[in-house]
Amino acid sequence: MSIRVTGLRVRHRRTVALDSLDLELGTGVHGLLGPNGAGKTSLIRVLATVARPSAGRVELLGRDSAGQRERSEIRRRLGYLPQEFGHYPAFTVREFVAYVAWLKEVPADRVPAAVERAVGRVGLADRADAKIRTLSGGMVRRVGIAQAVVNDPSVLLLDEPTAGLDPEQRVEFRELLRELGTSATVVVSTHLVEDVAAACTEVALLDGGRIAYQGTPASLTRLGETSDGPGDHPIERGYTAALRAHRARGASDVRETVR
Ligand SMILES: Nc1ncnc2c1ncn2[C@@H]1O[C@H](COP(=O)(O)OP(=O)(O)OP(=O)(O)O)[C@@H](O)[C@H]1O
Repeated sequence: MSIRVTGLRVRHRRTVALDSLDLELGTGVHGLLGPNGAGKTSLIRVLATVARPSAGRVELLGRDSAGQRERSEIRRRLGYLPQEFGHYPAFTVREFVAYVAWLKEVPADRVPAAVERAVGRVGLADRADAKIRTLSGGMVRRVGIAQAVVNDPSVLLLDEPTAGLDPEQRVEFRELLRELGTSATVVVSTHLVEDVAAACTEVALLDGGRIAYQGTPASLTRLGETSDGPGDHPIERGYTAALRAHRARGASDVRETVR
C-alpha cells in the first residue's frame, strides 16, 4: 500500500476536521468525495506533508511522515495540486514547471524532457512560453496539474483539479488520470460525481471527518439504483444514500451512548 493512515485526527483550533480515520490506498485512482467541510482538504494536506496531524500515523511509500528525513524522501516522489495553488504570474509555463522539477530534485539533465512531457500531458504545449498571468483560470489549473506530475510521482494528490476546466478539458483530464492511475496512487478530491464515475477505480466518501463509504464507483452506483435518495444519476443517488446511511448510523450510535 502506498498510503496507510491509522487513527488520524486533525484539528483546526476547536474544530475536529478528521477523527479516528483509517485508510489504506494502493495503485489506482481514488476519488475523495464529501460535502463542504467533510475534511477532504484536511486529509490531502496531511498526506501532502504540508500539515501535521494532531494524532495518528501517516505512512507514505512505506515511510512514516512524522520523520523529517522520511518527509524529504516522500516529497521527492509526491505530486500535489493544492486547492489554492500558488504560482508566479511572471514566470512562463515552462519556467514554472521547471522550477517545480528542480524543487522535486529531478536530475538537471532530465528536467527539459520532464517539463515538455508534463506540459504536453495537460494540453499546454502551444502555451509553454506564455507568462502565467496571461492564461485563463482553467489554463492556470492545467499548469497546476503539470507541476504536480512533472516528477512522475508515485503518489499524486489533487485537490479539486477539475474546478474551472471546460468540458473538453475535463474529458481529457480524466483520460490522463486513468493513465496515471495505472502506475501511481492518485487521490482526487472532487464534488463532481461524473468525474469519479468516469476516472476512478475506488471511491472514499468523507462526512464529518469520518469515512462514510468506501467502495468502487460501480458499487456506489448500485447503491443508488436500489435507493430512492435524491439525485439525477444513480451514482448521485448512491452518494446521497451513503451519506444518509452514515448519518443514521451516527445518530443510533449517539442513542446507544446516551442509553
Ligand atoms: N484553517 C482552518 N481554521 C479553522 N477551521 C478550519 C480550517 N481549515 C478547515 N477548517 C474546518 O475543518 C473542517 C474540514 O474542512 P476541509 O477544508 O478539510 O473540508 P473539505 O471537505 O475540503 O471542504 P470543501 O468541500 O468545502 O473544500 C471544516 O469544519 C472547516 O470549517
